[in-house]
Amino acid sequence: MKITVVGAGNVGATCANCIAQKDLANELVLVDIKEGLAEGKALDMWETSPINYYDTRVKGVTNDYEATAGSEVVVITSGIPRKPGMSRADLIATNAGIVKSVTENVVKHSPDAIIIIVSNPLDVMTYAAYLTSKKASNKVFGMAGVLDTARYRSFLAEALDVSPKDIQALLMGGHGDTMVPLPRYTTVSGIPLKELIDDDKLEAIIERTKTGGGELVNLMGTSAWYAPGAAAAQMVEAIVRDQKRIFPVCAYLNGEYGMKDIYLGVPVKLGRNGIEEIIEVKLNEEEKALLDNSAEAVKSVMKVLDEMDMF
Ligand SMILES: NC(=O)c1ccc[n+]([C@@H]2O[C@H](COP(=O)([O-])OP(=O)(O)OC[C@H]3O[C@@H](n4cnc5c(N)ncnc54)[C@H](O)[C@@H]3O)[C@@H](O)[C@H]2O)c1
Ligand SMILES: O=C(O)C[C@H](O)C(=O)O
Repeated sequence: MKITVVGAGNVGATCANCIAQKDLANELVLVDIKEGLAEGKALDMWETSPINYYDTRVKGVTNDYEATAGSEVVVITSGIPRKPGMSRADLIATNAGIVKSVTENVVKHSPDAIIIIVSNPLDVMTYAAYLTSKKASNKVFGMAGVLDTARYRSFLAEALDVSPKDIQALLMGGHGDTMVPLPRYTTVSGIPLKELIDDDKLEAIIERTKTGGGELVNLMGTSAWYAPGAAAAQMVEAIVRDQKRIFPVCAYLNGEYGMKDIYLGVPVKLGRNGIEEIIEVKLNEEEKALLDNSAEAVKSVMKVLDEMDMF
């Protein structure tokens, strides 16, 4: 098993470190355009192997895609992060070109790889990678829902004073402030959430989840990396271990949820073949309206991508 992570910045390095600590690969290649960065971080990571007890050989390279050849899973995190005052959509002008050129290099050297996009604006960058790669859509998808549900679950655990392990939740839609946490599909060890929390508290948690990325950007001056890196690594684990995990993933819709030709967060089964199934849960009128609204927000960013005329 060979895995590549492109982008050795905050998210890419954290993701690679999680993959190594889970011992998911024989070989893990970290790539960055910045001379020496990936080499340095990979070496530093490999020096933790005797402490963290893993065998995954971590190697870093500067823009050398031959070193990534034959990767089975590739995570793309390259691209600029936002600063306070910016929206994720503001990153499109820079990140579309980065995602396009990186995807071309990845596909050239690892034509069979499953590709997970992390770069923002997530739903549209995933669409850009899909168009560039010309691969089947079950092999090209994006990471957002695992992160967004983790935020939602962690806030709920804190509010209820229970273990985050016991919170199961679903969240759908685009990776932006219109995302749709779904309390009706949230339980605490099987107990419907609404039996345990009052409406005001829940509403505040939903709003905090929707702007969870921005909360961290305002605190740190750049965007988050621990939870995003861990979330992408959890998706890699589901694939390489063929776990058939059910995760919210940014997936290509071809009629599911009444939508076509759009990447949007929906629950899927993730295994060795990538997205093995898109699960269509029943949504009530209010939930479907929120999902449609989120899809409209993604479409408005897709329009910007269209106007760039690069794909
Ligand atoms: N999907 C999500 O939930 C999620 C979560 C967090 C961050 N992100 C996004 O992930 C991206 C990375 O965030 P970060 O905090 O790691 O940023 P960062 O600046 O720390 O790292 C980005 C890295 O990409 C590298 N890079 C730029 N162009 C490249 C290229 N052509 N080839 C290879 N490497 C290249 C840079 O040198 C840098 O090291 C951002 O777009 C951010 O918005 C998405
Ligand atoms: O908020 C961001 O810009 C980064 C990422 O999408 C996140 O949700 O942490």
